[in-house]
Amino acid sequence: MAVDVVPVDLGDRSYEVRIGPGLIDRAGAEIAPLLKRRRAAIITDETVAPLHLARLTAALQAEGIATASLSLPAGEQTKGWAEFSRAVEWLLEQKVERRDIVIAFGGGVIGDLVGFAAAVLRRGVRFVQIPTTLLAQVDSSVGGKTGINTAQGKNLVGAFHQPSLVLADISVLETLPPRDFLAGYGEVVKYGLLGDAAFFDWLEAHATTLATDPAHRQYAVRRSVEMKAGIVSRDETEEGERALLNLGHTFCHALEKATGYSDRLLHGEGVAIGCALAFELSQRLGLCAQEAPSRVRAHLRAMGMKVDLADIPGDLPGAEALVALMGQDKKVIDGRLRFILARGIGAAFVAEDVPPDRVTALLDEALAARR
Ligand SMILES: O=C(O)C(=O)C[C@@H](O)[C@H](O)[C@H](O)COP(=O)(O)O
Repeated sequence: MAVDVVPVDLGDRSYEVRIGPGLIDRAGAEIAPLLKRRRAAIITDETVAPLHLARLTAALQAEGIATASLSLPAGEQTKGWAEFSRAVEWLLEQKVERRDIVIAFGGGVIGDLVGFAAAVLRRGVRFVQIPTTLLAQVDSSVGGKTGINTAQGKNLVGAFHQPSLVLADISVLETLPPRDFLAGYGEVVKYGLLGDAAFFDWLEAHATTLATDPAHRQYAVRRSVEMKAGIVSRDETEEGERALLNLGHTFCHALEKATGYSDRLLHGEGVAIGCALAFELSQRLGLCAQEAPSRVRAHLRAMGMKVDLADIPGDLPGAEALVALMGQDKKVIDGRLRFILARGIGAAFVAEDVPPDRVTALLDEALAARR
């Protein structure tokens, strides 16, 4: 299969997202033209390292690129101050200079954390994203949002720092555990729901073959990246349209905080639940017909995904506490919550004045279904 190339147009910070099979084994040749000296510092995690790190280092070394690597623990809890500081200190120990390249080799946690480390190291070094999960390939590796979680909430400290290149090797998705694949699928569906009804139709017709058909998988990744690249090129720092990429995330971030960034809820699972809630809220506010939330829920269920708060194991706080957690959302203006709602499938918009009591009522009902 040929490699798809999706440009992210940002003037002198433009870059390409290359999508196709076998890109890790060709990483040396892909990255070499970016290098000012033949060195690369790789940061990965303890799940990815035993599976793929030897292949990546061999591919780089075959082009005469010297490598050093650091493996951090896998999981969302890594995305905090402690491992961030460890990554930055390690990069300094490796004497990574401004003209060098850092490689973020892993899923969304590694991409966000390493991107942020690259953003602040010596006030900014270049980095390459080599995303190894579906979620990272279709979403977090593209667009330059980097950062970490803090005690106050998700992604609250970070920087916009664009990668110099993204290599999405779709072959690695073959070894992705089914739960992680489905979590990533939450972000794929998001693109259809927010702005491309025809893509959602296509997913309804083809999503069950994504796990088995590499051509379908590559198309789903490419279409998602095309949508994200277009939005980011028009609105890099989320002054307007980029907020649409946050569909489902206001609910998701509150739920992730409430579940302690633990295995109880993966980010992409929270996005899927959040999208279902956003469509339900849209219908209740009279913005879209019942058919839209029904289709969203039916499709997510057909894929075997979490859809309801009842699908999250363990205790959850009450509706008011969840709405309070949303107060740290970056879309809040003057203390007022803004949500991404929809007038139908593929027709999302930023809603400024959502009455908090309508959100509380929706969550109350969703929580009651757990009892
Ligand atoms: O790239 C964006 O813009 C997004 O909002 C994509 C999201 O899917 C992603 O999870 C992002 O990191 C969330 O951003 P945040 O600003 O709400 O923390």
